[in-house]
Amino acid sequence: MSDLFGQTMLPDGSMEYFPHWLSRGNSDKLLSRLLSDIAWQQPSITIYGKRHPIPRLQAWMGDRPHTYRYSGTDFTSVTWPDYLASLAKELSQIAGVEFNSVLLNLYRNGQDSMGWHSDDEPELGETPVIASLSLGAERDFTLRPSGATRQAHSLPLQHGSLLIMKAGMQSDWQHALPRRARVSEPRINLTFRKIIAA
Ligand SMILES: O=C(O)CCC(=O)C(=O)O
Ligand SMILES: [Fe+2]
Repeated sequence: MSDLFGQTMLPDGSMEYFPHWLSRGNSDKLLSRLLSDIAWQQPSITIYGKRHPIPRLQAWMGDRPHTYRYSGTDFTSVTWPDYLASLAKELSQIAGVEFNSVLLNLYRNGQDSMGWHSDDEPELGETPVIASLSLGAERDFTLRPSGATRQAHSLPLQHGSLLIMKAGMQSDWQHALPRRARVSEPRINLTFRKIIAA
């Protein structure tokens, strides 16, 4: 199912990329299943005291209800379907971390995006490892060192690819998924995470 070795990205080795982790057929199947199965939502978050709907749709799932606080809002996971539980298990073996939850993002087209951030919430522990699976439209994943104001790297994430963000990634780097006006097709990204119970 997967390439055995990923490509090491970034000089410090804090990311590993598997361009064809899922076959074309399995990627197509998973994409259409998620598009129709998932109860996609567009919550609002608080930025400088003002509520804004996020510029994408999302869903938060896990092996049981986990609460995750993000931009002033609490999200509680719903129990994941069996096929996501199996995917989590397989990815846990590759990443060496027991994932118990997944944040699903749906970028309906190139107008949807995610701003600069690190996934460094306390619920993720000291050195979070995140497995990120991409499906659908190819979109650029951009990186900059924490504290910098300019993009340093851009990596197009293709249909069926897997990106492992390892220890150090969330403390040393920020990442984003910028708008791309010419993209008209949807993209789904699943970020598998390990939430440490409070
Ligand atoms: O869509 C992506 O590839 C990035 C998603 C992401 O950074 C996140 O869910 O924290
Ligand atoms: Fe992220």
